[in-house]
Amino acid sequence: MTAFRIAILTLSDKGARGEREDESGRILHQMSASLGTVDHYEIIADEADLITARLMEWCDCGELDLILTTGGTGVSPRDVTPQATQQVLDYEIPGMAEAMRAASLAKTPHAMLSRALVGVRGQTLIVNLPGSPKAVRENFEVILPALPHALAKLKGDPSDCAQ
Ligand SMILES: Nc1nc2c(c(=O)[nH]1)N[C@H]1C(S)=C(S)[C@@H](COP(=O)(O)OP(=O)(O)OC[C@H]3O[C@@H](n4cnc5c(N)ncnc54)[C@H](O)[C@@H]3O)O[C@H]1N2
Ligand SMILES: O=P(O)(O)OP(=O)(O)O
Repeated sequence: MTAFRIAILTLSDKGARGEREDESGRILHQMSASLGTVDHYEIIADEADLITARLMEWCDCGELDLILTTGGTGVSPRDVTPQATQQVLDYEIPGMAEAMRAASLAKTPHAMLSRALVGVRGQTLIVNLPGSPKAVRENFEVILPALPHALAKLKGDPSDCAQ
Protein backbone atom coordinates (compact mmCIF):
# COMPACT_ATOMS: atom_id res chain seq x y z
CA MET A 1 0.00 0.00 0.00
CA THR A 2 1.12 3.57 -0.67
CA ALA A 3 2.74 5.28 2.34
CA PHE A 4 0.89 8.57 2.60
CA ARG A 5 2.48 11.73 3.96
CA ILE A 6 0.71 13.14 6.98
CA ALA A 7 0.77 16.29 9.10
CA ILE A 8 -0.78 16.76 12.54
CA LEU A 9 -1.85 20.19 13.75
CA THR A 10 -2.99 20.54 17.36
CA LEU A 11 -5.04 23.64 18.12
CA SER A 12 -4.95 24.41 21.80
CA ASP A 13 -4.22 27.57 23.77
CA LYS A 14 -2.98 25.61 26.78
CA GLY A 15 -0.94 23.28 24.59
CA ALA A 16 0.70 26.17 22.75
CA ARG A 17 1.64 27.74 26.10
CA GLY A 18 3.15 24.46 27.27
CA GLU A 19 0.50 24.06 29.97
CA ARG A 20 -0.93 20.74 28.72
CA GLU A 21 0.56 17.58 27.27
CA ASP A 22 -0.68 17.03 23.73
CA GLU A 23 -2.34 13.69 24.38
CA SER A 24 -4.65 14.11 21.38
CA GLY A 25 -1.77 14.73 18.98
CA ARG A 26 -0.02 11.65 20.38
CA ILE A 27 -3.13 9.55 19.74
CA LEU A 28 -3.30 10.79 16.15
CA HIS A 29 0.36 9.84 15.63
CA GLN A 30 -0.44 6.32 16.81
CA MET A 31 -3.72 5.90 14.97
CA SER A 32 -2.38 7.21 11.65
CA ALA A 33 0.71 4.98 11.67
CA SER A 34 -0.98 2.42 9.40
CA LEU A 35 -1.47 5.11 6.72
CA GLY A 36 2.06 6.42 6.38
CA THR A 37 4.51 8.81 7.99
CA VAL A 38 3.96 11.98 9.99
CA ASP A 39 6.24 14.54 8.31
CA HIS A 40 5.00 17.68 10.11
CA TYR A 41 3.66 18.21 13.60
CA GLU A 42 2.89 21.45 15.39
CA ILE A 43 0.85 22.85 18.27
CA ILE A 44 -0.54 26.33 17.74
CA ALA A 45 -2.98 28.56 19.60
CA ASP A 46 -6.65 28.89 18.65
CA GLU A 47 -6.02 31.85 16.30
CA ALA A 48 -7.75 31.73 12.91
CA ASP A 49 -4.98 33.60 11.07
CA LEU A 50 -2.30 31.23 12.37
CA ILE A 51 -4.41 28.19 11.49
CA THR A 52 -5.21 29.27 7.91
CA ALA A 53 -1.59 30.24 7.32
CA ARG A 54 -0.27 26.87 8.48
CA LEU A 55 -2.92 24.90 6.57
CA MET A 56 -2.18 26.80 3.35
CA GLU A 57 1.58 26.41 3.77
CA TRP A 58 1.29 22.67 4.38
CA CYS A 59 -1.21 22.04 1.57
CA ASP A 60 0.56 24.20 -0.96
CA CYS A 61 3.99 22.67 -0.38
CA GLY A 62 2.65 19.78 -2.49
CA GLU A 63 4.23 17.17 -0.25
CA LEU A 64 1.35 16.20 2.03
CA ASP A 65 -1.58 13.88 1.44
CA LEU A 66 -3.39 14.32 4.75
CA ILE A 67 -3.60 16.98 7.47
CA LEU A 68 -5.25 15.98 10.75
CA THR A 69 -6.24 18.79 13.10
CA THR A 70 -7.40 18.35 16.67
CA GLY A 71 -9.14 20.90 18.87
CA GLY A 72 -11.22 24.02 18.60
CA THR A 73 -14.21 22.55 16.77
CA GLY A 74 -16.87 23.39 19.34
CA VAL A 75 -18.74 26.50 20.40
CA SER A 76 -16.42 28.10 22.97
CA PRO A 77 -15.48 31.69 22.12
CA ARG A 78 -11.94 30.64 21.13
CA ASP A 79 -13.04 27.69 18.96
CA VAL A 80 -12.23 28.76 15.38
CA THR A 81 -10.83 25.65 13.69
CA PRO A 82 -13.81 24.97 11.36
CA GLN A 83 -14.12 28.54 10.12
CA ALA A 84 -10.35 28.77 9.59
CA THR A 85 -10.42 25.45 7.72
CA GLN A 86 -13.37 26.49 5.57
CA GLN A 87 -11.37 29.50 4.37
CA VAL A 88 -8.71 27.30 2.79
CA LEU A 89 -10.80 24.44 1.38
CA ASP A 90 -11.50 24.03 -2.34
CA TYR A 91 -14.42 21.78 -1.43
CA GLU A 92 -15.88 19.88 1.51
CA ILE A 93 -16.57 16.15 1.83
CA PRO A 94 -19.62 16.43 4.08
CA GLY A 95 -20.22 12.69 4.30
CA MET A 96 -16.98 12.11 6.20
CA ALA A 97 -17.75 14.76 8.81
CA GLU A 98 -21.36 13.57 9.06
CA ALA A 99 -20.23 9.96 9.54
CA MET A 100 -18.01 10.98 12.46
CA ARG A 101 -20.79 12.97 14.10
CA ALA A 102 -23.40 10.26 13.56
CA ALA A 103 -21.23 7.55 15.13
CA SER A 104 -20.23 9.89 17.96
CA LEU A 105 -23.85 10.74 18.75
CA ALA A 106 -24.36 7.12 19.72
CA LYS A 107 -21.72 7.72 22.43
CA THR A 108 -22.55 11.23 23.68
CA PRO A 109 -25.10 13.93 22.85
CA HIS A 110 -22.24 16.44 23.10
CA ALA A 111 -21.04 15.13 19.73
CA MET A 112 -23.53 17.44 18.02
CA LEU A 113 -21.50 20.40 19.29
CA SER A 114 -18.53 19.60 17.09
CA ARG A 115 -18.53 21.64 13.87
CA ALA A 116 -15.62 19.63 12.42
CA LEU A 117 -15.15 19.80 8.65
CA VAL A 118 -13.49 17.46 6.18
CA GLY A 119 -12.42 18.72 2.79
CA VAL A 120 -9.76 19.14 0.16
CA ARG A 121 -7.28 21.84 -0.78
CA GLY A 122 -5.32 20.98 -3.88
CA GLN A 123 -4.43 17.32 -3.41
CA THR A 124 -4.42 17.41 0.38
CA LEU A 125 -7.26 16.08 2.53
CA ILE A 126 -7.88 18.12 5.70
CA VAL A 127 -9.72 16.45 8.57
CA ASN A 128 -10.85 18.38 11.66
CA LEU A 129 -11.21 16.35 14.85
CA PRO A 130 -12.45 17.52 18.24
CA GLY A 131 -9.97 18.24 21.04
CA SER A 132 -10.41 15.68 23.78
CA PRO A 133 -8.40 12.44 23.56
CA LYS A 134 -11.61 10.40 23.84
CA ALA A 135 -13.28 12.36 21.06
CA VAL A 136 -10.22 12.04 18.81
CA ARG A 137 -10.23 8.26 19.14
CA GLU A 138 -13.98 7.92 18.67
CA ASN A 139 -14.09 10.19 15.61
CA PHE A 140 -10.92 9.15 13.81
CA GLU A 141 -11.70 5.43 14.05
CA VAL A 142 -14.87 6.09 12.01
CA ILE A 143 -13.12 7.48 8.92
CA LEU A 144 -9.84 5.56 9.17
CA PRO A 145 -11.09 2.58 7.08
CA ALA A 146 -12.07 4.92 4.21
CA LEU A 147 -8.86 6.95 4.18
CA PRO A 148 -6.57 4.74 2.05
CA HIS A 149 -9.14 4.77 -0.76
CA ALA A 150 -9.89 8.49 -0.37
CA LEU A 151 -6.20 9.45 -0.39
CA ALA A 152 -5.41 7.20 -3.35
CA LYS A 153 -8.26 8.73 -5.34
CA LEU A 154 -7.08 12.24 -4.45
CA LYS A 155 -3.66 11.38 -5.86
CA GLY A 156 -5.36 10.38 -9.12
CA ASP A 157 -5.62 6.60 -8.76
CA PRO A 158 -7.51 5.64 -11.94
CA SER A 159 -8.52 2.15 -10.78
CA ASP A 160 -12.14 1.04 -10.86
CA CYS A 161 -13.92 1.62 -7.52
CA ALA A 162 -16.42 -1.17 -8.07
CA GLN A 163 -14.28 -4.06 -6.88
N1 LIG B 1 -17.04 10.91 19.75
C1 LIG B 1 -17.03 12.01 20.50
N2 LIG B 1 -17.23 13.18 19.92
C2 LIG B 1 -17.20 14.30 20.67
C3 LIG B 1 -16.98 14.24 22.06
C4 LIG B 1 -16.78 12.97 22.65
O1 LIG B 1 -16.55 12.81 23.86
N3 LIG B 1 -16.81 11.87 21.83
N4 LIG B 1 -16.96 15.40 22.78
C5 LIG B 1 -17.77 16.49 22.27
C6 LIG B 1 -17.61 17.76 22.97
S1 LIG B 1 -17.84 17.70 24.68
C7 LIG B 1 -17.39 18.94 22.34
S2 LIG B 1 -17.49 20.43 23.20
C8 LIG B 1 -17.16 19.01 20.90
C9 LIG B 1 -16.12 20.02 20.45
O2 LIG B 1 -14.90 19.80 21.09
P1 LIG B 1 -13.68 20.80 20.77
O3 LIG B 1 -13.06 20.44 19.46
O4 LIG B 1 -14.16 22.20 20.88
O5 LIG B 1 -12.68 20.48 21.93
P2 LIG B 1 -11.70 21.48 22.71
O6 LIG B 1 -12.48 22.55 23.39
O7 LIG B 1 -10.60 21.89 21.82
O8 LIG B 1 -11.14 20.52 23.82
C10 LIG B 1 -12.02 19.93 24.77
C11 LIG B 1 -11.21 19.45 25.97
O9 LIG B 1 -10.37 18.38 25.59
C12 LIG B 1 -9.13 18.47 26.27
N5 LIG B 1 -8.08 18.68 25.25
C13 LIG B 1 -8.12 19.54 24.21
N6 LIG B 1 -7.02 19.43 23.46
C14 LIG B 1 -6.27 18.50 24.05
C15 LIG B 1 -5.01 17.94 23.73
N7 LIG B 1 -4.31 18.32 22.63
N8 LIG B 1 -4.49 16.97 24.54
C16 LIG B 1 -5.19 16.58 25.64
N9 LIG B 1 -6.40 17.07 25.99
C17 LIG B 1 -6.93 18.02 25.20
C18 LIG B 1 -9.25 19.61 27.23
O10 LIG B 1 -9.73 19.12 28.47
C19 LIG B 1 -10.27 20.49 26.58
O11 LIG B 1 -10.94 21.32 27.50
O12 LIG B 1 -16.74 17.71 20.41
C20 LIG B 1 -17.68 16.70 20.77
N10 LIG B 1 -17.38 15.49 20.05
O1 LIG C 1 -6.64 25.45 26.00
P1 LIG C 1 -7.42 24.81 24.89
O2 LIG C 1 -7.44 25.67 23.68
O3 LIG C 1 -6.98 23.42 24.60
O4 LIG C 1 -8.97 24.63 25.22
P2 LIG C 1 -9.83 24.55 26.53
O5 LIG C 1 -9.94 25.96 27.02
O6 LIG C 1 -11.13 24.00 26.03
O7 LIG C 1 -9.21 23.63 27.52
